Amino acid sequence: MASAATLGLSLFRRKPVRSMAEQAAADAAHGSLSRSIGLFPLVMLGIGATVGSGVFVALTAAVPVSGPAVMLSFVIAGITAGLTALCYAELASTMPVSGSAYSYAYATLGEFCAFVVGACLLLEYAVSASAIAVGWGQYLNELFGDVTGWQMPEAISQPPGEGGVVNLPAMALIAICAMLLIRGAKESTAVNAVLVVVKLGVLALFGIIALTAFKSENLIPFMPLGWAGVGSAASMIFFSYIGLDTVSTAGDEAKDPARTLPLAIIISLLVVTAIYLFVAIAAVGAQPWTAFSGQNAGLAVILRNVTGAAWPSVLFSIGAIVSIFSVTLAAMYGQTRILIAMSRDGLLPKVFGRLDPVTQSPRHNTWIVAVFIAVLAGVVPLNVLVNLTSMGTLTAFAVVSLGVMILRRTRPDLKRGFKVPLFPLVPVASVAFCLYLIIELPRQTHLLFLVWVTGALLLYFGYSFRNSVLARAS
Ligand SMILES: NC(=[NH2+])NCCC[C@H](N)C(=O)O
Repeated sequence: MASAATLGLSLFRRKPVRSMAEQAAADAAHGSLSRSIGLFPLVMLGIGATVGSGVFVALTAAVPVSGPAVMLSFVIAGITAGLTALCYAELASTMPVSGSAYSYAYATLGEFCAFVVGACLLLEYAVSASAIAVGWGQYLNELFGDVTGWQMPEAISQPPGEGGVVNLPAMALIAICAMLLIRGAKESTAVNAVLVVVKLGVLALFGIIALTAFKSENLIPFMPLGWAGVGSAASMIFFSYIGLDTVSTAGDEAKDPARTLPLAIIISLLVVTAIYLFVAIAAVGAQPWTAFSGQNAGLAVILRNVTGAAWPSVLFSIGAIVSIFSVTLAAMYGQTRILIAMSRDGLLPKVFGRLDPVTQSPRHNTWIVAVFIAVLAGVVPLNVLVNLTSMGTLTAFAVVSLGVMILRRTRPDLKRGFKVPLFPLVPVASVAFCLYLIIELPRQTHLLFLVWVTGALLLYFGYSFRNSVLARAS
């Protein structure tokens, strides 16, 4: 029987940073990856991973809470995303391994925290994939309605509690993505660039058309529910900024990473914030803030109301459907890779790490993930999914920011391709902004998160603690 003291020590067992690099090298199998990705594709990667259904659905959900001051909420959420992404970049440039925040936590805070972070990443990737799919379904339904005049019945397009039984379009999208992933589909840089142009194009189109109906009266009162409203709206909008950290996952393939990584993160953040603010200003100027509540596929509805014609909304919905698709795919892909990393460390059953001998894709893992995501997308309301995603992501990001500070103290000797500027101000501010948005999330989200983490702890003590590769090695 392990005594309390040894149990305590084992919880904090850390994976040595050097062995991480070694494992990454072994994983890469072809020696080190070539440093070939330049600034422009990195920026495209950041924008492509970040602009998903968030802005298409979160804006209309946030305005009833904040009023026209939703613009300030966008700025707060954007600053949070930017600070955390910089912290991510430092750890990624120090530990070029797969597994993201989970692996960083394993090296800095120990196994127990790493496992909890892994549970948070399941919210950031798997649950976000469900959320994106639900948002995608709304625009698909809107498009159907505009083109055929026939709206899918709520019973099969809405979850229970929102007038439906199951959300089939969202589940269908997930099934398609799972099949593509199992066949080993990976988005190319060229396809991504095209999708980014489509996304930014339709959002700009929205802004320009909505601006023609701009009435300054609609901006008054600017902050009907005060700063409290602005804060909670920021926590709802944060979802639409998740994904900037994806840039740092290309850390070991970037040309001159010390310069290009931070630049790519900052440029993607500025582009994304600019387009979101443009959309937000145009939307709140086009109709009174009280008109936003309960609008599904809100931006398409605004376009239809503003122009009185169907074609702008049709064009917009097509653009959204085509371009959001890939964000679901990318989130599912990320999820399977994190589970592989956890399974290789012995913290999850081996089935997650098993690769198909022919395609080299993690077939079982992908199906398990897909079923989980599809069930959530089918029966859980969108706002619950969005808020849970943000809760998990903000927690993981806060840990990453702490990790930056810890690793600077414990391993000052490590070579860092990129260091956050103004240390320790940036990581401290990053933690503070994350905590602020976490507090602003609804009570229900906090409770669900607690349930989730409790489940993770049961799994950890029931299985992972004993099966950990590190534990068995010692
Ligand atoms: N890595 C991820 N979890 N990506 C999900 C990104 C969600 C994206 N920001 C959106 O607006 O839909």
